[in-house]
Amino acid sequence: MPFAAVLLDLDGTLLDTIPDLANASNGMRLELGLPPLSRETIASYVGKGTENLVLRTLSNNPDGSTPDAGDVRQGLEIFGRHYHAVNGDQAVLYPGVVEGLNAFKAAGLRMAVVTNKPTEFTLPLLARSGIAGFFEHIVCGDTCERKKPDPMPLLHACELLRVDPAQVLAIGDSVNDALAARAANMAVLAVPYGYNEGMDVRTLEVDDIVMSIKEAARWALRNHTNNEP
Ligand SMILES: O=C(O)COP(=O)(O)O
Repeated sequence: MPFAAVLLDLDGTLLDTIPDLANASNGMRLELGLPPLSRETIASYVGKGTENLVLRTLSNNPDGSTPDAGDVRQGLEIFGRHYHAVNGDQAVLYPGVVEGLNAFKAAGLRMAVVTNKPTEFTLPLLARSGIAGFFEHIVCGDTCERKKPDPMPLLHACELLRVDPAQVLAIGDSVNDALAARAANMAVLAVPYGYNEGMDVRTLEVDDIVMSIKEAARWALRNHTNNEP
């Protein structure tokens, strides 16, 4: 069956957001008297939403104490203030993103973003990135009751686009994208340059690993043609 739509993850797939996320996380840590963490460590905490990022960032502390709900609430407030101040400053599109999105568009495939990032950070970031116009819908971490790896946000995007999940290609960088797509019965591709919580993408259960969104578009069109009756 030909693909009708593509659902793209944001952080680690379309945009490298780690410099800004690291600045905001370390800004929060500084205010709380904690030493800064490396970008690599912070990157391994990205993918399951901002609350999880803050929880894991606060859990990495010299006395090994576990933050309670109040600590996380306070951390989220401080992190949010810092992230709003820098969101998009150093974020860059990965090579091949614009070419890939243009190729999908030229082939008549419809596109939506499905991210675990909250709406308040996603919309201004996409607006600054210059690629917002490619997407008919943006499903964020707080749009549905559950986030990826639950299939709910991907299925919600299908409802908004009025497409059958069997005709959808999901593209992401992490286990959250792979598990969500499989549970939604979608084809899924992984890119190897993102975060995947510090794990190798070759461990993911996906249809293929592609080096860029441009290559993902080539893969989709090849499979599109192969599947024509
Ligand atoms: O955890 C995040 O905030 C990033 O989420 P994403 O990889 O689904 O875009």
